[in-house]
Amino acid sequence: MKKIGLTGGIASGKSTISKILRRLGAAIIDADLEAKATLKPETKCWELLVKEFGRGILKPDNTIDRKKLGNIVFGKPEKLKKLNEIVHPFVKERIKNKMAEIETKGKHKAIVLDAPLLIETGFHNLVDEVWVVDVDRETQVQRVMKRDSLSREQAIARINSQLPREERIKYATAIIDNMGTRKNTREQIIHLWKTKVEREIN
Ligand SMILES: CC(C)(COP(=O)(O)OP(=O)(O)OC[C@H]1O[C@@H](n2cnc3c(N)ncnc32)[C@H](O)[C@@H]1O)[C@@H](O)C(=O)NCCC(=O)NCCS
Ligand SMILES: Nc1ncnc2c1ncn2[C@@H]1O[C@H](COP(=O)(O)OP(=O)(O)OP(=O)(O)O)[C@@H](O)[C@H]1O
Repeated sequence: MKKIGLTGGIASGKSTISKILRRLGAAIIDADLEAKATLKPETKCWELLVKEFGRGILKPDNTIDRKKLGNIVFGKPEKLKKLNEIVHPFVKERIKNKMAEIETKGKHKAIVLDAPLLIETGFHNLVDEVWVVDVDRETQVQRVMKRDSLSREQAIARINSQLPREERIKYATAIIDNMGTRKNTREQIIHLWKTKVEREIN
């Protein structure tokens, strides 16, 4: 079963594209969701985070206040590095288990790993293909601000916490231009699916 890493910076359009790929027959693993699951109260990862960042990151019900933690780490490379070192090994374990499960079931045509930090985390070593969703910086800033209700400054802090566009593209086995209409993007995905997934199955 072909494994595709789908990456791109924040708000580049990965979730939108994952939905299209799901309809075409792919199983989707969403790294953001897996990361959220590792943060659940009383898990090993949760314990390590509380130890590192203090109980101030907790809500009264002991769940991690994601907004607070985000404000602590984005824009501060040392703190972000600490967070990544704690969370990513747990996320990787979950992803590997999910991949194995999907392969065993054998119901899908491909596995798509939707991961904003595919390259930064080294998760690209878990997949056969790297599809990069590409948007220019201003489009990205505008989409982050709108979707996440963030200020321009907050949006830029997040974008700058990730690999620069030109670096990410170096790893691509396919580039998806998501600066145009949704229809245009869908056509690119269908073409990639036909040439890179179905051609191999048939
Ligand atoms: C810092 C946290 C609590 C902020 O939570 P919040 O709900 O505001 O954001 P959310 O998780 O929905 O992420 C939104 C986007 O931010 C970007 N982002 C998230 N984590 C990181 C990171 N460590 N470095 C750079 N960008 C990141 C991604 O593009 C992501 O799609 C959260 O992002 C987190 O736990 N991050 C660490 C886990 C991680 O690296 N996840 C990315 C997938 S491996
Ligand atoms: N071609 C497009 N034209 C206009 N808006 C788009 C297009 N593609 C996606 N969007 C919008 O841009 C925003 C970001 O898209 P999406 O949530 O799919 O990105 P993402 O890469 O999954 O983001 P993240 O990893 O940060 O969660 C959404 O509000 C989405 O509706």
